[in-house]
Amino acid sequence: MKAQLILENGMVFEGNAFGHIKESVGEVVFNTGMTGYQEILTDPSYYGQIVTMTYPLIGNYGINLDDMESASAKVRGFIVREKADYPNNWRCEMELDGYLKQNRIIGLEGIDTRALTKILRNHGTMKGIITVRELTQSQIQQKLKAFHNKNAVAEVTTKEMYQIEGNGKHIAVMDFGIKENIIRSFKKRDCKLTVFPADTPAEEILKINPDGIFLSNGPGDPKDLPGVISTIKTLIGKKPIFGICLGHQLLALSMGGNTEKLKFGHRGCNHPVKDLLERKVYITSQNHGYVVTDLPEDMIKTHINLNDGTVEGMMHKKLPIFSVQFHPEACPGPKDTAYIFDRFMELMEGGFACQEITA
Ligand SMILES: NC(=O)CC[C@H](N)C(=O)O
Repeated sequence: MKAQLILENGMVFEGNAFGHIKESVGEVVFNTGMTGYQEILTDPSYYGQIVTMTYPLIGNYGINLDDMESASAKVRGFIVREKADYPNNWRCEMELDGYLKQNRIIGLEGIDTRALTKILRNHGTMKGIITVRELTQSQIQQKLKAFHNKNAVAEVTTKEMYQIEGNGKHIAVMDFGIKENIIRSFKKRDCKLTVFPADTPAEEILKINPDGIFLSNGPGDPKDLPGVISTIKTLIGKKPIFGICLGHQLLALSMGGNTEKLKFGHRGCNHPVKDLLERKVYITSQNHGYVVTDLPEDMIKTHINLNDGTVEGMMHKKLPIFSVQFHPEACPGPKDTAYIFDRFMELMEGGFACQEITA
């Protein structure tokens, strides 16, 4: 079935619909990963976004049920140059088309994704509509205007608090749309986790007397979460804190720093990041549209992005608090950045952070 992508700037791309056929409005972003489409589809940080893949052939190793980042697909729509119809891999359990159908997500294939990506790079991220109908200009304008993503975290956070058993450190997790691989990374280190909904007050989190607090990744603009920002403010100084991506941005805002929207974001699995403490460069996975622009006064920069020099990590000068913008739980091939989780383990023991700063 023929379908169109209509961009906010008036440009139209024509291709074919696949997956679940329905109209969808979202923020159109691109991801440069050659693989990892299953993780992208299920990463809750993409909630409200239509993702286009720059790699031309997507779906060739199918979908397996072990590598999900959450229980369902979270993207608003998925755009590919060419979808593989005959996936072949020993772990393949489903094909992309069937998975999108099951998750009621529309796919669009057969458009020039390179041209689309260039437009997004030059113009910046834009809203868009995938539709199989002919829409009038006023319908298009009205649909684009009505779309926003301000309640994204409320949509993807856990509805109820839950626990995961472990014999090691007890971590209170503030869930803003946590990726399963972060939970797996903590489990691997034998941590006990208590996972809280995003709007849990600070007192309730402190009541369990955790060894540390983790601020998760999640969708949307961190500035849309003033309640969470004030909760984090209350938590500062009481326990060791570690944040990833949205958690990092919220931490910066709660300590007096600032965030801004990037023109077209960082989404892919080969973003070079320099750890300024270790003086090493890592290849990292990333998925973010916002970035910390002003560091809080008490924080130092620990990581920078070597493509554009933006902040990729920060650490408190005295307190056991640190965060990263990239995704240390992801393994786009190498697992090199898993050391960030070990850093949090050391920090909860009163190690790493403070020593390093005073040295
Ligand atoms: N992966 C994330 O946590 C993304 C954080 C935030 N929603 C952003 O786009 O910048």
